[in-house]
Amino acid sequence: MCGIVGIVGKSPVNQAIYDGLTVLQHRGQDAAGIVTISDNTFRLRKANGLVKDVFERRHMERLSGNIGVGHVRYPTAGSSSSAEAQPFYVNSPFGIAAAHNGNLTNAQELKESLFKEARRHINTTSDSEILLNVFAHALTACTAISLQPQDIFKAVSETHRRCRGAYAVMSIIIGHGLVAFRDPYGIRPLVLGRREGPEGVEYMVASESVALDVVGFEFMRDVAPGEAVYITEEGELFTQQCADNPVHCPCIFEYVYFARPDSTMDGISVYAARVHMGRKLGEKIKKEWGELDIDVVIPIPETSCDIALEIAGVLDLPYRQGFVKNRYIGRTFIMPGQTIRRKSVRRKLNAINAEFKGKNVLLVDDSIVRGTTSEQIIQMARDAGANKVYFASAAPEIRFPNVYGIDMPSANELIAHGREVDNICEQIGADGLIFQAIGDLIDAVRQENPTVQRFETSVFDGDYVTGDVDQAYLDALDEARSDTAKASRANIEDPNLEMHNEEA
Ligand SMILES: O=P(O)(O)OC[C@H]1O[C@H](OP(=O)(O)OP(=O)(O)O)[C@H](O)[C@@H]1O
Ligand SMILES: NC(=O)CC[C@H](N)C(=O)O
Ligand SMILES: [Mg+2]
Repeated sequence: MCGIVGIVGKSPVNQAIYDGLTVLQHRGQDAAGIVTISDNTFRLRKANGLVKDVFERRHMERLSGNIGVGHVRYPTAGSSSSAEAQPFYVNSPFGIAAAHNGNLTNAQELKESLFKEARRHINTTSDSEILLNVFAHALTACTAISLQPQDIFKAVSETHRRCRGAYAVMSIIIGHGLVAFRDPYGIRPLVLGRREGPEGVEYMVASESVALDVVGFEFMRDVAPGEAVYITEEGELFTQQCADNPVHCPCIFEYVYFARPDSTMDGISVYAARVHMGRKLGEKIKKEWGELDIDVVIPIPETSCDIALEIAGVLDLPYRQGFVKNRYIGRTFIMPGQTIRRKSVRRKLNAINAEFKGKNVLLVDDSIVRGTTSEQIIQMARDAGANKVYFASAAPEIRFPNVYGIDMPSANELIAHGREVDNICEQIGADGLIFQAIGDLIDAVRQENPTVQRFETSVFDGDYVTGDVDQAYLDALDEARSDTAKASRANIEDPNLEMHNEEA
């Protein structure tokens, strides 16, 4: 997942974009970037690392201008090179920079057609550079010296016609303004906010509402699936539905794991959705494990805390924070390789022995993906003196790769792939294991917004909403992006010359 932020303000936006990115850091820890427009020129700083490390004072001073876009990256395509950090830039037409959250499923085909039809060269292996070029090429259809809102909306429609997969996009065009749009399924989130200042109205678009909150913008609404928002440099807002057949299918994993609990996306409070997940799972545990001798419910920090508290309530058991999280270690699941993920769990979480000694504990996590966390944490609970260790997952078994912006490219790396519950339980070393039922997960999330007809649930059921993902695609993805493939490539790949950037 990645996080994106864009602002059209009446005064410099660099600090506000930076602040917005810091609260979207949980969506991507690999790289960060900001681009602004000042004196009809792009100012860009992007590099690998966390927001606090990428932007030094000297960079911030140079990111001048009242309009800009920022990005935090969690790679799902291409490489982890700093040359693939975002935003990307193309010089024609007008000069466009863009940031993308999501993943294209027809990137290769687009790359070839861009070359054949438009002689456009893609210099990296990033799907986001391709997406930007598709949009830029679509804009060239308008030959006027200045674009009208309708020209921009036409280009977004054309982008929708060509691109498959998931994309929430934010771009700024020199001499024009900011254009944000969401794929016709609305797989990735995008919210719009406004702020009334002494010099007029300012607008902000972001992946999650928490970014609006911290920067002091008021939430207006979600950008609709397929819709485009155009805010001119002068601050005039235009919006239009640009997809022929938008179908709202937000990614359910945003609510399980990715998004911050204090965000509301697509009319759904992430916190409330997690509480409902806890209630549903608590009821399932009560029904199926009624006779079980559990003494205490313990969350695996951080994402599962709200879920575990609700489960404890349903089961009428004490809730204890038996693990302490090292706040200086980031999220482990979105780290780039299995070795670093494995090491980080132990560095990140430590047990309080008194909460485990001689007790039968129920550990709760939001999800079990590769099993990296659960396997180690169960051992830690035993080492801390637990008698029996039961485990509950607020998401169902994850058995299928993700192709829409979550880096789960290989079914073979998923612990639930080809395994039933008993077998997974054995693998992670638990005395009992229970998963949320898919129907209960959907009900828990939909409870907050019953108008959502369908969620993107492919990691649980293998049903890919865009309809273009077949076994051959998944095999190619596995071959290109599995942990083994990434590790072997790391030894032979030269780092890109990073033509975008000044010296560090
Ligand atoms: O089965 P796995 O492959 O280990 O993946 C699942 C785990 O990874 C995530 O935690 P993470 O540490 O990323 O973030 P958190 O602190 O927000 O829970 C998630 O919350 C689970 O704990
Ligand atoms: N997680 C994402 O949204 C990734 C965006 C894009 N596919 C990249 O790899 O940079
Ligand atoms: Mg976790």
